[in-house]
Amino acid sequence: MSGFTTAFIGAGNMSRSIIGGLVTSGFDADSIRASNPGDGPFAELRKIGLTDLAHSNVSVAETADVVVLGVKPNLIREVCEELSPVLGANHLVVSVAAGVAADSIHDWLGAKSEVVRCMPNTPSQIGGGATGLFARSSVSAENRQRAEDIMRAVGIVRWVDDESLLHAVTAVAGSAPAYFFQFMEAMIDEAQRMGLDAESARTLCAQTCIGAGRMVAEGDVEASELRRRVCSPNGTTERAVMAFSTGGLDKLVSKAMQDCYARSEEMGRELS
Ligand SMILES: NC(=O)C1=CN([C@@H]2O[C@H](COP(=O)(O)OP(=O)(O)OC[C@H]3O[C@@H](n4cnc5c(N)ncnc54)[C@H](OP(=O)(O)O)[C@@H]3O)[C@@H](O)[C@H]2O)C=CC1
Ligand SMILES: O=C(O)[C@@H]1CCC=N1
Repeated sequence: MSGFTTAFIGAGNMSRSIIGGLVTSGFDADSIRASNPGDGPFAELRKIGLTDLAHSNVSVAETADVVVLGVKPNLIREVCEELSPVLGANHLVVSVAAGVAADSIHDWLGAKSEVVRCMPNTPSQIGGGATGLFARSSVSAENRQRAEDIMRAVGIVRWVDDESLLHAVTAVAGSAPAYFFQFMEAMIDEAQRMGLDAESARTLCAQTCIGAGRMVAEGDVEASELRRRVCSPNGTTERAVMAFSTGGLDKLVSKAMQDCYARSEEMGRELS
């Protein structure tokens, strides 16, 4: 139960991940609605109990307390201008769009509604999300809490008080599930080339990823020390880790994250 109603504008990957996480965490499916131009995503949403699904953005947004903008960044302006006549000071608008500045969203909405920007990630779908949140200074404590309630229901949250830090959140969390998926794809492929069947390769790799992630998240030992503890002198891990080091893994990770950050800034300049 949330005590407020939430409308998702655009029922794509990110919206469905958050909605799935909300329902699993106990939010009443009747308090959640969604709009989308095509029917495609509606079957999945109906399966988890949503009934208020529409093609009209205005119809789902106008009577909701919280409106989540879940469309692609290049459509945020168009959607804000469409919703502007029906949204007022009593609405909280939460944007998940990469790059698009909170002030621009506020202006496109007619400078009435309160705006929170967040950068979530798709593990929200299973309650494993990691979200950065930024509120414009005019956002009330109640609305900050509502935005946090939504995102906390699907994972962990961190507020940032400088909006530009959302570029860094994008590089380390929003986009980052894809880095781990890419790493896992390579590991699973190689394990099969080494002779393991596909199911074993996938399960062993995924469980190792979960276990390692939990050790960093739940313990008080730094990742570097945890890595050292796996590396026996002249043992197997040392060889593997040496291959990563000589191959320039640190620099590559740094370059990938810098490129991600730069693209987020660039989208902000293009779209805000
Ligand atoms: N995917 C991710 O991991 C993350 C995404 N984000 C942000 O989430 C937002 C959505 O991304 P993502 O979910 O990946 O994209 P998707 O393309 O999966 O979802 C966008 C959805 O919006 C719908 N849509 C298109 N036009 C409109 C419109 N005028 N009104 C309402 N809905 C519309 C699309 O429908 P149709 O397909 O029928 O056109 C689609 O279902 C982006 O702004 C992105 O920056 C943030 C963090 C992580
Ligand atoms: O790739 C993107 O632009 C979006 C934002 C963060 C994750 N996916």
